[in-house]
Amino acid sequence: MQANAATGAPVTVPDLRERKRRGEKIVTITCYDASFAQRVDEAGVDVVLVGDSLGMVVQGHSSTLPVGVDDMVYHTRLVARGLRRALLVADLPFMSYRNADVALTNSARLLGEAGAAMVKLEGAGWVCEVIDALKRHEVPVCAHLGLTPQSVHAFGGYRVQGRGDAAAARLKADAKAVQDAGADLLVLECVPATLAAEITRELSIPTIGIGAGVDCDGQVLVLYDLLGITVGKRPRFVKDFLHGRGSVAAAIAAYAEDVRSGAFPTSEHSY
Ligand SMILES: Nc1nc(=O)c2c([nH]1)NC[C@@H]1CN(c3ccc(C(=O)N[C@@H](CCC(=O)O)C(=O)O)cc3)CN21
Ligand SMILES: CC(C)C(=O)C(=O)O
Ligand SMILES: [Mg+2]
Repeated sequence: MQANAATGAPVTVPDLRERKRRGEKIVTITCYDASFAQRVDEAGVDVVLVGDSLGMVVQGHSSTLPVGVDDMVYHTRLVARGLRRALLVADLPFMSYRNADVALTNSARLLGEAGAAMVKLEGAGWVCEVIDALKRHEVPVCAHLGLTPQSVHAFGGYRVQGRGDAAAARLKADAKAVQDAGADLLVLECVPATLAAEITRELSIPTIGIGAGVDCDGQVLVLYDLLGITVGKRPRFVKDFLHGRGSVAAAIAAYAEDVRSGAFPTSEHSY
């Protein structure tokens, strides 16, 4: 049994560490509005992420870069109204954490005005100083490494990261650095499954994978992808959980169950 699943008590940051220790998977879904938030919460999903992916799936942009802090505050408020139990995480959008002061100002809005319990930001290196500043001001932080979509222009496209010995070693060092800086959680996106498994083993904080194999401590998918309405080319890690099922609620429940049992992702959804 998952902690709090029976009682309906809210999921906390310490609960997530406890899940890792017990080997219980952390089920995460992105969400952008109150109605879906209610369905996701009722399915017993642990973490709800208001992702800057909303720039693509809600706003129709071709990257996450046009998303602003006002957009994130707005959607986070909508989602917060639909949740009772899940932990609410909000992405800090492109350039909104370019230094510690700006990150503190924008995180204050996401936690104070919008109701998030944690912020997420992409990268390591200089980002570690920002993580440290947020932590010193009691803001829980989720780090995000691997394919960090805000770096799409620097990467030259949405490509798997951490392939090859040098890149793998860099990613491992980055993962340790964000943990040491104070991150509470780490999203690993589009990295080889073997590398994500090693990082997961070496870190004390939980890892949440998307295209990072089944051995992460949890999984995340974009809500619209698991409902089968991906626009354009479908990335390898996406599975349509609505296919063959009669309702949105059933699709979300099936995703949660398959993450908890380790049935999702398979090697077919991994790199
Ligand atoms: N609907 C949606 N789902 C997402 O997961 C998502 C978004 N939008 N928008 C923001 C980012 C962008 N993401 C992406 C987008 C494309 C690939 C992709 O096409 N990956 C290739 C990898 C090819 C390779 O390097 O081998 C793939 O075929 O899976 C991956 C992640 C993840 N995020
Ligand atoms: C895919 C997840 C990890 C994300 O950052 C987003 O939805 O913006
Ligand atoms: Mg994001």
